Amino acid sequence: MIHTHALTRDFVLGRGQTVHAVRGIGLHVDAGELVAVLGPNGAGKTTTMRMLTTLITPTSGTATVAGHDVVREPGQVRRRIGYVGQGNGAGHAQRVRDELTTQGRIYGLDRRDARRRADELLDALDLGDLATRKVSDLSGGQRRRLDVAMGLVHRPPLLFLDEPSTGLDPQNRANLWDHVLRMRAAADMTIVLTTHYMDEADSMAERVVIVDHGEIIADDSAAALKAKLAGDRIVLTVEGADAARLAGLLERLPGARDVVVDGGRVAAHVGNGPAALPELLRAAVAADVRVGTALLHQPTLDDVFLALTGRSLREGEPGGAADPQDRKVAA
Ligand SMILES: Nc1ncnc2c1ncn2[C@@H]1O[C@H](COP(=O)(O)OP(=O)(O)OP(=O)(O)O)[C@@H](O)[C@H]1O
Repeated sequence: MIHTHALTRDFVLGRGQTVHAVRGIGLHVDAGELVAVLGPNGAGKTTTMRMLTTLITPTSGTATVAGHDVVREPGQVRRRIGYVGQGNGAGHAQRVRDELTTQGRIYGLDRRDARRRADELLDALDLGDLATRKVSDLSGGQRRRLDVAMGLVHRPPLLFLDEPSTGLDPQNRANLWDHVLRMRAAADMTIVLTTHYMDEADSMAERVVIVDHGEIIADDSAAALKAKLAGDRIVLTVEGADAARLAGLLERLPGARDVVVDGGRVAAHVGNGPAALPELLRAAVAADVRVGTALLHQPTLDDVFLALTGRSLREGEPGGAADPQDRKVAA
């Protein structure tokens, strides 16, 4: 459904400055996949999506989307994709049903089909009661659902969502996802989304593509990324003299590595935390080692990003997301 090769986009800022926003991305998405593109501010997620949706042209490299080249056949690509950008696409003064009907007309439906499609989408996205409301009177969550409906009017097999849930509260985020996943199942759609929310990428997407400084630095299922790059970690406290013995027991667990003893605190990475922890506690009881507390830390995608880059994906934290400015170089 999507194939890119060495896809690159530079922005020339003047005064001899160029931003290398996307640096040679190779991305392959099969039909039916739900892929989340995750990365810090300025990583190049939106620029990549804007190239794939034909809104901007690549500086170099190639991209085929839904079977058509984004530069040579942008019209063919547009017919086959839906795009929900970061800003709200709907006009403020329009009424909700009219806005959807107009969108259908723009995509070539006759008046009757456009109305029918608008009603289908109002129903599917729970907007039926709001059909005659002005777009400007909708709440943030309702607006976002309307944006998604607008992107789906022409039944695209491939939907791009650029930060669909940014700014929504947790309940509205969950509600939006509920609708998107239902629409996906009903229409067998391929979905590519960008997000800042690690938990969202983790729970919704079957595949997570991590982008940093305009490059793909990891591409796999969230579970595989966490297992490969971060791993479960067990932390225990114990009576001081028993720490070395407990460390010895920890070392025998499957996949145990990085065993660290610090006073009465013993920590290690293990292969399968939920199975390893009870096994360790049983071994400790058998060896008469008195464990005070036991903690199992299962990694998040932030731990994966930290392992890959030495930085946190969370914004505003010390050592947090990269400053996008650091990619500016003299031309
Ligand atoms: N039109 C533009 N002109 C100049 N620089 C741009 C332009 N669009 C994007 N950039 C720069 O390209 C880099 C990548 O931006 P992009 O919007 O793709 O990042 P992003 O990963 O989507 O970030 P965010 O999560 O903040 O939306 C940034 O340094 C940004 O400032």
